[in-house]
Amino acid sequence: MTLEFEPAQLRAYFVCGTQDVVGRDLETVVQTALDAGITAFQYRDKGASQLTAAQRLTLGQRLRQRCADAHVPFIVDDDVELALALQADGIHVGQSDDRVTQVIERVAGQLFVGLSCSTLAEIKVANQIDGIAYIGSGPIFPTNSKADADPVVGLAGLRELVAASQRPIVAIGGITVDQLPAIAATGAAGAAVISMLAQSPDMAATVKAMLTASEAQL
Ligand SMILES: Cc1ncc(COP(=O)(O)OP(=O)(O)O)c(N)n1
Ligand SMILES: Cc1ncsc1CCOP(=O)(O)O
Ligand SMILES: [Mg+2]
Repeated sequence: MTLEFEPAQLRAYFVCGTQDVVGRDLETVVQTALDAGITAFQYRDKGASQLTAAQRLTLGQRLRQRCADAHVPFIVDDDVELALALQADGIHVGQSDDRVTQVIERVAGQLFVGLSCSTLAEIKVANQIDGIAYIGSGPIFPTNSKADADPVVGLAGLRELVAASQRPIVAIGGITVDQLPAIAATGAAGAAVISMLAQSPDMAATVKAMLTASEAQL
């Protein structure tokens, strides 16, 4: 049984893959984040990841189970067939991945769909597409975690995207704890982060800061 999408799931959204925690055990990192209270986890294993497809599936099965046990949505990045094989709760695709209308049709009734939008034009197109649960907008700030990131949109750009979007927006890209209140003030439903949590010395405190900042959005 998969979880239905709810905007509150966007409040403390952890995105991670083995490439983001080199020399560490991703399963342990994710469990620590779940124990700290993250509201969503996205399995984004790509780029410098050294996993074979079989290893990515096996690890995904273990991460999926940990998220299910914590009643936290398990979202897969990019790979629709992996998401279906893992019985994920959601799939996240970008503008250069499989066409979102085809993804929505492929996963209909099984997974919710998130889409990356970093311009008003992309938001306006997304507003016309039924079946998109949320928008990931970014990068808000410069990021070291995505080599092919779009140009930075900044807080003013985020505010414009939120005002134009008919779906809840989660901010992503170069986010640090000190910027969480300003991100919430734009009307974004929450923050999606890699480094801020993967490299946090105190995940419980970092997740608490994410939840506190996004409280006003409830
Ligand atoms: C929550 C969230 N927002 C944006 C992205 C970026 O997706 P995409 O543009 O497809 O880039 P990759 O992550 O695939 O490199 C995301 N993954 N999650
Ligand atoms: C996946 C993604 N999409 C836009 S920026 C980004 C990377 C976010 O990583 P970090 O939080 O470490 O900047
Ligand atoms: Mg993608």
